[in-house]
Amino acid sequence: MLTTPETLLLVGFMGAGKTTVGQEIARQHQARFIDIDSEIERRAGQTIPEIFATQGEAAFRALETQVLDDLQTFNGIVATGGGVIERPENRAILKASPATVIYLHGNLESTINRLLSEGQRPLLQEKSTAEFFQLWQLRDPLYQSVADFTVETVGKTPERLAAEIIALFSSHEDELALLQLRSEIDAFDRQIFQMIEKRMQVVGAVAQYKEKFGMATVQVGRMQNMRALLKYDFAQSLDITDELIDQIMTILTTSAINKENKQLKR
Ligand SMILES: Nc1ncnc2c1ncn2[C@@H]1O[C@H](COP(=O)(O)OP(=O)(O)OP(=O)(O)O)[C@@H](O)[C@H]1O
Ligand SMILES: O=C(O)C1=C[C@@H](O)[C@@H](O)[C@H](O)C1
Ligand SMILES: [Mg+2]
Repeated sequence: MLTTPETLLLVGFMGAGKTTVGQEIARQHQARFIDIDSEIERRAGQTIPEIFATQGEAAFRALETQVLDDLQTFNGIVATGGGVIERPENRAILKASPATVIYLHGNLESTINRLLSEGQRPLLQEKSTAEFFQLWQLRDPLYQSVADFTVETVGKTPERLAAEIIALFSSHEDELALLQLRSEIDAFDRQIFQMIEKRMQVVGAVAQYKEKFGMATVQVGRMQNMRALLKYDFAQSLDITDELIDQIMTILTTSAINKENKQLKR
């Protein structure tokens, strides 16, 4: 059994949800919470963008190492900053730490969307998308290297993620690997349903087109063609069989036809 650690440290890329999920774990688990970025701001008496602008990134990183080191014995949940992983001395602290380190893993698309709506991260403002992607690729293996567990975040709410992380601590050792794999599967399932939702939005636009040009809802040739193309593309796959394509396409096209008929009152 993994016992509840005195210190739980969340690592991950900026915007992965370390602060949000950390606060939620603390709420659900009735634990204390501290955010390294906020602690740096408190000690410096400046916001992070102000520290970057007036003292430079190197000064910010030095403060970050100091706070990280001080919090190794904090009794509760610690949210780190996204860049904590870059300094080798920070990685050494994290590896040697008695804390349990959890990597909140996401994808670049959802992260950028979240951060753009916030606009608070100096590095997002100064880097191009390509540079940001490079930073992502550089950091991902580094987070992995210090983490005791990786939790997939894409498509999951902070409440759900907090519950998943808390559940890790009431599990037996041999269940943990399974929980980690299930976390990945759950994230994929959510991505699949998010894609289906987007697909349905496009179906709605297709229905408008069909109405404008007086077309029938069901276009048999198009439906056959969609399946044939998918079967051709996945011909080498052992998992995506023709039968699976038929089953899934039947569900997708039936739901689409129902939506179009409802929308067009047919
Ligand atoms: N699981 C989630 N689903 C949807 N939105 C989320 C999720 N987690 C966080 N967010 C939103 O994404 C934004 C960034 O989250 P947060 O500040 O917690 O990230 P962070 O990992 O602490 O980033 P940083 O490294 O920059 O401190 C916030 O607006 C937050 O509300
Ligand atoms: O990813 C980063 O390098 C950063 C993430 C934030 O948490 C802040 O620590 C700061 O904006 C730098
Ligand atoms: Mg944060």
